[in-house]
Amino acid sequence: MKVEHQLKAFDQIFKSYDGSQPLHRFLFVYFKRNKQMGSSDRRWASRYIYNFFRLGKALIKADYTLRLAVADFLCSQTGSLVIESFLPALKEHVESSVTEKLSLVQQHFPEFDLKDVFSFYENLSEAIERHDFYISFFTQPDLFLRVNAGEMQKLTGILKQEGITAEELGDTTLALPNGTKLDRVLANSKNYQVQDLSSQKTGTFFQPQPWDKWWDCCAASGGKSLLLFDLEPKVELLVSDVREGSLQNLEERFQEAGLKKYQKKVLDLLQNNDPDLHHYEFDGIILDAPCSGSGTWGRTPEMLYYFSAHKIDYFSRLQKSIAANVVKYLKEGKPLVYITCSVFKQENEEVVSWLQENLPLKLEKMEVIKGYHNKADTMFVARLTKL
Ligand SMILES: C[S@@+](CC[C@H](N)C(=O)[O-])C[C@H]1O[C@@H](n2cnc3c(N)ncnc32)[C@H](O)[C@@H]1O
Repeated sequence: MKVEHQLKAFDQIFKSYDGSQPLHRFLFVYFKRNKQMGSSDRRWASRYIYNFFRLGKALIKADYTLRLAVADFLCSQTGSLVIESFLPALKEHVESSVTEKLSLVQQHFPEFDLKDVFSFYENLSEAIERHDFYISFFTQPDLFLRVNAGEMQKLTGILKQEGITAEELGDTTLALPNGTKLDRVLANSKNYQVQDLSSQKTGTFFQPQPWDKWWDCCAASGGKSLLLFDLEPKVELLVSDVREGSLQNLEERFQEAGLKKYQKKVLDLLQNNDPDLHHYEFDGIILDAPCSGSGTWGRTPEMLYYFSAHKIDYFSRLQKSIAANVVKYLKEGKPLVYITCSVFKQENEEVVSWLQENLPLKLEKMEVIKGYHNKADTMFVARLTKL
């Protein structure tokens, strides 16, 4: 295959993608429509376009073929035609560590500024170590499983048989290479949930008691609810979301996990929900809020290129409005667990300050769960008690 051929395919994809939908969904449709592309063409085109976006806005003034080569060099451990053709001096270093490769790139291109990889750096939560966070974009995150108690050995045995390297992180978490085809390998999905490592860690903020009444008010397909049930199977749970479709997925997941006792409601938390909820009082509310998702952009690097900063304000306002609407259904002395998968202070610490200033809530603890050291997402979690 010639480099011109690969570049033409990359160019066509880049020019027809505008960031308005997730890249993986766009590529799925694009490849379906372009049947002339063989599997090797598709593999190379996917690798190039993903790596290209992992560079964010670094070297933005350079020729974009050169940017592609730099991105592919930084993000890959194997050579490619673009590296050979446009960075011949660096090609023998492709297997080096990201740190070594970065320093080579900076020697060759003094205008390369690492912070341009994540151009919204001024909005980052203070706790985030800038350098480590930026370079994490050059590595694809892992796929994480939360494994049911007592099932770890069986699961790792099956994975080993299939030749899949899985790293055990504690008693209930497995890290697998991204792209592992789980449905082919682990047919019985009852024994595990796909859930990012940092998302699993938010569970330590829940602390439910038996017979507590909890509300997962932005439940989507139920990731946090399943975690809550794992921690305390005797909670009485209400799940809600504005999207009915997500709650249907939740029903399927709950059914698979053997969970039958819970209530489900479609609720828009920007509206007055008293007609539905006036008699409810909860011992705990999980608010896994709609957010920029900036802590998960290692999985969707196209956002580094297409996200626009004005959306941060939009999310921050949405988060405050939703919190204000749910807190009235919380019992005094009980926790609101506020979660985002964002790295922006306007969606994290600043929302927590606003909640304390404007609502009867007091901060117990909060944490940025840093996934970038573990090939995982970065999340924020705060536990506030109602006064
Ligand atoms: C971060 S996701 C929740 C993820 C989920 N808790 C999990 O662990 O998989 C945020 C959810 O908030 C919901 N949402 C957004 N705006 C809402 C609103 N006005 N009222 C209720 N839910 C809303 C979205 O539909 C989305 O499912």
